[in-house]
Amino acid sequence: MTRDTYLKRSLGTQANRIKQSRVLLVGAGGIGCELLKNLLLTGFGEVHLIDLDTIDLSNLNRQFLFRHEHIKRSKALVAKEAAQTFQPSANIVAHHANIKDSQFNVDWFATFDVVFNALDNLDARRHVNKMCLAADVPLVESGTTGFNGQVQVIKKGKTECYDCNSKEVPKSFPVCTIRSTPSQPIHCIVWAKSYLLPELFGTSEADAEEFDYSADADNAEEIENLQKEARALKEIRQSMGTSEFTEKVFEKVFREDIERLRGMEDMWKTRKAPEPLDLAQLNEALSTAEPGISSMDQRAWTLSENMAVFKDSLDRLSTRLRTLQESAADNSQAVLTFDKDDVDTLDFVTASANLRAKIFEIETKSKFDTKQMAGNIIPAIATTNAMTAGLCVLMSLKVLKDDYENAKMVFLERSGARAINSEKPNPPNPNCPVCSVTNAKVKIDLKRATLDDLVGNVLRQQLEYRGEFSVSTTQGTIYDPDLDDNLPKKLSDLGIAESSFLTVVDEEDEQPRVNLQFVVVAPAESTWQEQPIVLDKVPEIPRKPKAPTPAPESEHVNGTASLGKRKRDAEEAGLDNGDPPTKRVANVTISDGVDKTHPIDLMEDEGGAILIDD
Ligand SMILES: Nc1ncnc2c1ncn2[C@@H]1O[C@H](COP(=O)(O)OP(=O)(O)OP(=O)(O)O)[C@@H](O)[C@H]1O
Ligand SMILES: [Zn+2]
Repeated sequence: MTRDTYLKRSLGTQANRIKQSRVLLVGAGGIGCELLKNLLLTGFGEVHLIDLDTIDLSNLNRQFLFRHEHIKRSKALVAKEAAQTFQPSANIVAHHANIKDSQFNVDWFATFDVVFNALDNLDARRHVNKMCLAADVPLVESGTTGFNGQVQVIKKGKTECYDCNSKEVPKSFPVCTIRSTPSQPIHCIVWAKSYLLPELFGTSEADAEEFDYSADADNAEEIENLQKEARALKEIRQSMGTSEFTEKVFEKVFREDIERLRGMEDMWKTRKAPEPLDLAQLNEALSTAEPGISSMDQRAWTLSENMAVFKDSLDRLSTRLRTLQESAADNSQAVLTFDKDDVDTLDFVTASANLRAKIFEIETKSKFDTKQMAGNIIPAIATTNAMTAGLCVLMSLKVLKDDYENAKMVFLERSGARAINSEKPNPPNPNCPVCSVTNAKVKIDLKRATLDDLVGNVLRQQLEYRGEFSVSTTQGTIYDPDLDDNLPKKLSDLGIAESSFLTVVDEEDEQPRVNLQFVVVAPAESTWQEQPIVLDKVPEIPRKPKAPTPAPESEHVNGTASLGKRKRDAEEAGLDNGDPPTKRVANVTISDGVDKTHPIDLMEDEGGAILIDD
């Protein structure tokens, strides 16, 4: 019996197709490592793997292809090396690069049978979604947070895309909560990380995205005061490197600012007023702090221990910033930013947040907890990643059979009646700005082509746009009826390059055409003699539907399943769910140490066996 005997039995006639497939895996992190292993063990013959990052100590607990000696090496290259040892015959191609690089253009995407996303950020996911739609390649999108996981198949024209629904934006806090009236540990942590640290060692608070001024619009006086505080702190920054620096910072943020706040009596009618800290008293108690306290990250530190770490980390950061400033050509570029894996910034944020928490009588947090909270980390769980990666492969088998009806959205969760829930894929949202568009490829000679070539020759003449329309890039609008100054400019001067997207919006009131999305192909050394802009082929651009048809109701909101209605019964178990009739081909008993009295039924439909019902 060979290693893949059972594999061949379960995959049936699909095994060959899988072996000949060429797939792309984007991300070699938590899901990516599991998925690479699964793809190879399922027999996928050619896997291209891309990741921009290097291996970090904190990856090792779940990214099982990596070992301690691989730290700082490329994730993609090490993953390839490790996986190749257990599947030497597979063709694995690794790229240590960003998937957004222009070399990975739409033609390159189009060479794959399936693309798998195993990413950790919205921006890269959106990019791959767009590229796969433009190249008309199916995408298996996946993600996990803690115990929750999700897998979704995306195919142009058949299912909804990643951008058919709006995505939740990261949580922000009103600035007054953070700066004046904190009531939870997270408020103190955000204050230390997004205000105090950047104000002392980085760029100004105006750039900190965790502050939201909009909710405080009525509070102009308080905002003005806060801005004054920030200016005062900038002055203190000048004394960095002198013996008074620590004292000045402490006195400013833990005494003076708090005394000023206490003075605003209206604020404390319904809340307990904050109590400033006393520097002299704390300095006296310093000797009671245990040495090496910073490495004790599991318990909340005492007040004097926080003071000790505050002083020490402030010194470490000051020294680092000064060294950086000395070697940087431009002083403004020498900044220190928060990184949960940078022990100096984490110590500083933990200690400062806890000192502030004492002032407001808020619970203090351990360094370990602070790291999770400040890094917006929900712990990654290896089992969730493994299950999700397994489901990705099962869905890709449907994709290879062109069976999009059954390429379901799958949700993993811990609470609720079932760990795995699924629902039929939703059709594309007709109003989606990303997928309900006509895609077309346009070849541009960037040395010559002007916006007028595009607007006049291609859009008006060739594609017969008669009325009003606009043209935009991901950076903004470059042409509309009131913005024609750009017409003589070269497209390259308007930021257009290889793999740029250009969106043409028909602004007519009466039955406008759907948006037209061009993806740019721009050979670096162009030698062609024809027009500077050439359409790959003339696209057919349908008119928009009259009234938007609402997308069918989904039981899932933001990826969380509502389980109320879901009861598992024989029908749902796949035996009579409208699937094409299945043909039983084998009644196999697995003999290797498995209970012989319970044979496993394998069922095969036309394209291959189905081992697990979905
Ligand atoms: N634009 C991109 N191009 C290529 N790879 C990317 C891109 N954006 C993110 N990635 C990769 O996707 C992977 C996502 O994996 P995962 O969610 O496990 O994150 P991680 O960085 O390994 O772990 P953690 O964030 O928990 O420390 C990472 O390895 C990351 O480098
Ligand atoms: Zn869409």
